[in-house]
Amino acid sequence: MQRCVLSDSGHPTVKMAAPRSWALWSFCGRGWSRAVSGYRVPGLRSSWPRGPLGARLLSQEKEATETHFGFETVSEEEKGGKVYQVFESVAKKYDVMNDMMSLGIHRVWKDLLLWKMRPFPGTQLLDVAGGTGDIAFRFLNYVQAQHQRKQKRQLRAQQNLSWEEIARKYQNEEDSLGGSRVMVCDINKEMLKIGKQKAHAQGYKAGLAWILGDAEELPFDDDKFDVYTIAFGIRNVTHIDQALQEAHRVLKPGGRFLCLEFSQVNNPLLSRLYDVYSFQVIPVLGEVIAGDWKSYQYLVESIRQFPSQEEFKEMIEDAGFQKVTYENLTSGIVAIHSGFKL
Ligand SMILES: COc1cc(O)cc(C/C=C(\C)CC/C=C(\C)CC/C=C(\C)CC/C=C(\C)CC/C=C(\C)CC/C=C(\C)CC/C=C(\C)CC/C=C(\C)CC/C=C(\C)CCC=C(C)C)c1O
Ligand SMILES: C[S@@+](CC[C@H](N)C(=O)[O-])C[C@H]1O[C@@H](n2cnc3c(N)ncnc32)[C@H](O)[C@@H]1O
Repeated sequence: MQRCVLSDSGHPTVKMAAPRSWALWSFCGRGWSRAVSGYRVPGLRSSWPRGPLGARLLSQEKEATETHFGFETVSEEEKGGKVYQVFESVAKKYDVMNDMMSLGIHRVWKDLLLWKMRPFPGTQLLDVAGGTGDIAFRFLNYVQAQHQRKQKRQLRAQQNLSWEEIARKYQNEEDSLGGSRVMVCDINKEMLKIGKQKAHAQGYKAGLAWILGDAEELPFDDDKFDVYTIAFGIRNVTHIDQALQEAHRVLKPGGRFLCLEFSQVNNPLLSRLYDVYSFQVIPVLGEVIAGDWKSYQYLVESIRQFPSQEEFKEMIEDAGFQKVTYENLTSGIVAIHSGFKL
């Protein structure tokens, strides 16, 4: 359990109950705040006395457990349920909405995530908050194409192979991935259901598993995966620091964390246009296409609540990852963060 409390300086911080360690970040009210630097957290007890008195009063009285859901302040207990309802409601229109909202650009971002990953034959991928399977399908396409290229090279190099031997090599579906596998883990049954239907319709079977699970408490052993991905998912998680620690736990030493998420736009003109587009157009599209204004209002608000590239990088480092870097895509509308468990 993560709690917002006031630090000695009178500013809110995050406390994790045992056995988890103290975390440096809070995600309370309508903004992020670094505990050690004592930033203001808008929306959190604005009338509370500041300074040491405020700190004492709050820690003595009780520990607040507020967080946000878009621009709304809610209790931590409420947030998970609200996020669940959003994705339950949008699941059937999720894919079409993404194409409409981004005019297909989300596909390029997801392709870039795969190119950055550069999986090798045998890569074991865990795609958390994997939803309808976009990352998993791209992964399977990538490793299959890579394996086929390798197989062709080998077959061309080998002399005197019979036609049966060649055909067998091509037809062995399990082997067509070179031992790579992907597990899609998501908390929402409806999103997974759509993903499974898509997999069936598009003929994906080998090397793919669907698991219902929470990013904050992954149902996997330690040191199990080569790569952990989370695309447009971490923004929705209540305790992001906990999800990052879980990512670290399930990765093998040497494993890689990759996160594709909305971030802060670094071009002022684009930022203005993007704001107008987000707040004036996206909820309208949500209403017209998915019959759901509120969920798309939540989407654009949650994007504004997510920490900047640099802030998120520090959170990933706090979870124990090394060599943490990020790359902005489309002027920072989204960013890919990468880190290693070393
Ligand atoms: C509930 O939670 C969720 C639900 C989901 O379905 C999905 C997610 C996760 C989300 C994704 C996987 C991707 C979702 C995509 C976005 C949120 C959009 C990202 C945005 C872009 C790639 C484009 C950025 C747009 C701009 C920089 C602004 C462009 C400005 C304008 C077009 C003018 C400003 C708008 C007006 C004056 C309003 C009047 C216009 C209209 C009524 C026409 C509507 C216009 C369009 C549909 C055109 C949109 C244009 C583009 C997309 C052009 C892109 C251009 C560039 C990138 C430079 C989830 O969590
Ligand atoms: C915007 S979708 C992203 C789906 C997919 N990764 C993609 O890129 O299209 C966000 C997903 O996060 C999932 N999610 C939200 N909170 C979660 C949690 N605590 N654990 C696992 N999945 C979660 C939602 O159910 C939803 O499927």
